[in-house]
Amino acid sequence: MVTHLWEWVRPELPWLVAGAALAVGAAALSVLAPGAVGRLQDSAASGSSPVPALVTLGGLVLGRFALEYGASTVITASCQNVADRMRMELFSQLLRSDIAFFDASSTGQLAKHLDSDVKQVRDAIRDVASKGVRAAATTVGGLATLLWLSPTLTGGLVVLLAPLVLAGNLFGAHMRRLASASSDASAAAAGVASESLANVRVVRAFNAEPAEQRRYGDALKVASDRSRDVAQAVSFFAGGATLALNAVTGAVLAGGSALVAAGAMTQGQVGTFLVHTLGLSGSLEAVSLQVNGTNKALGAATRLSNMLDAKPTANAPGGAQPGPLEGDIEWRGVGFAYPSRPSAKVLDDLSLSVKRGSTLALVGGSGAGKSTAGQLLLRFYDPDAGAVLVDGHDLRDVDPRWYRESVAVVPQHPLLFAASVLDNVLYGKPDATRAQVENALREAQCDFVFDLPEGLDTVLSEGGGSLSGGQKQRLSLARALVRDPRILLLDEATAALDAESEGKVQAALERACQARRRTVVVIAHRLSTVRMADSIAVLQRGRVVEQGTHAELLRRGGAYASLVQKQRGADHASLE
Ligand SMILES: Nc1ncnc2c1ncn2[C@@H]1O[C@H](COP(=O)(O)OP(=O)(O)OP(=O)(O)O)[C@@H](O)[C@H]1O
Repeated sequence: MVTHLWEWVRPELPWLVAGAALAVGAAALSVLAPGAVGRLQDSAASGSSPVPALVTLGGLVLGRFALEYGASTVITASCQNVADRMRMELFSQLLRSDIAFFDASSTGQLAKHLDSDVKQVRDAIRDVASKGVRAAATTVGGLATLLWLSPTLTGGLVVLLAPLVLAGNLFGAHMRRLASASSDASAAAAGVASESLANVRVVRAFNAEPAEQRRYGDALKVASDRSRDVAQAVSFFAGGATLALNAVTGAVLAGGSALVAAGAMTQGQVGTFLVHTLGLSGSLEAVSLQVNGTNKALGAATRLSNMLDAKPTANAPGGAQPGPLEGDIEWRGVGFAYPSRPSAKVLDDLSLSVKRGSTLALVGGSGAGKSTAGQLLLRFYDPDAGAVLVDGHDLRDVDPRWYRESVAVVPQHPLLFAASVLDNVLYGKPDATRAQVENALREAQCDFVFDLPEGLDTVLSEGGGSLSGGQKQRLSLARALVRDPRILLLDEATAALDAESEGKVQAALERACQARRRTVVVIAHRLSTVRMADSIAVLQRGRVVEQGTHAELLRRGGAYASLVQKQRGADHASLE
């Protein structure tokens, strides 16, 4: 953790030190100011000119303002740079993380780390460099001045202040607990609101508005109760602090008057002492707040460092780049369980191969492991036993970036970005020309885009919401085709579509499979989509139980034939 913290802070260190020096300068001036006030008082008492003391006081006040302004500007800018550096490093680390990492963490939590944990560390660095340094300097300077003015009065003050500081600290810890509960409760209420709004269609369809209002109302009530607890504690603290301050002022005045009467101090010195005393209680409180804030930030920094230390394995950069990919694929004795459920074996000695330029269909019941075999082909995970090979190379030995350059996937749920049609397709190959994009769109049967109001420049709404399911799917195919991949993985690409859209997408897929010598792996639920495949493999409990062409497998009358039978029955029943 310390290493990461040091790396984030190091480039800004000169600026932070400069800012802290300005803050110490401001603190020194604030320690000197009460002395000038005392001299002003003494000059009034002795009838001498107040001008020199006034000029000194004015200079000190203006100087302190300038130094504080400079310190705050320099430190805030440096801390923002530190936060930006942390966010960029964390974000790129997250993007490179293994897919298994995302199985184990919610994206909401990760976004929270990127936002609030980084903010906490940034604010702590800023506060330590400015307020912390200043408060420490003021405390030391203030105590030294008090001792110099009157060691007797200072001794009495320390005896009086010690229990007050202790009580303040204990109550401060209690207030921080309340504040953290209050921030959790308001985050929970915000979570309820954002979930309801994101799912507004389901809410509307199920007439669930009153239930959602109640849910939000309940969460809000908890949040406002917690926030009231905080407000009450703050008021109590403020009242208690005023009381304590009055007691200290009274004690200093009483002790000071006794010392003036005894001729040990002047009236002005007592005034100076009193101002320093008030400043000292403020800076002591600030120091204790800094210690607590820093502890919280160290917790956040540890969480962030742990994220950075989780090194990817299935996506680790480096490895061989053995010339252009040809597209021979083999799953050789593959055994695999998801890291989040290590006891559930999903693939069990899966052995299967596809020759370059041919089409393999993976079929089988739900949960048989078809998509998992595809995820291993994309090297989202590494197998626990056996190997996945391309052109005879174990995927673990090749550079994942080099490999993915030649692979494309059309997922079951097409994910489009809130960007133009052109940019959505260019996502597949950022350096493609407009003509290449148009070809890919035609190949994927996306002629509808040319009729959109602004053609390829039409901006889609988030998730491609303005298009039909089939249109989104074909656009997603165009994005894959623009790469001209050697290996194309179609993961249930037509599963979510109605018959008409499915027909269009299917036609586009068939063209895409036949065109060029491309290896295609089709994962399919609907068997109508796999008849044309060169080979069909039926998976059951993570292993191949049958393989052959559509006609061969039908003749055999085994698992495939019964799947076809079942689906015909289901289709028939749904038509009746
Ligand atoms: N990310 C994951 N973490 C843990 N288990 C998973 C994960 N993804 C899938 N599984 C489990 O692995 C098994 C195989 O899932 P897979 O998606 O490969 O099956 P499938 O044959 O594609 O099924 P379907 O046709 O229903 O999509 C299932 O039991 C599933 O619950």
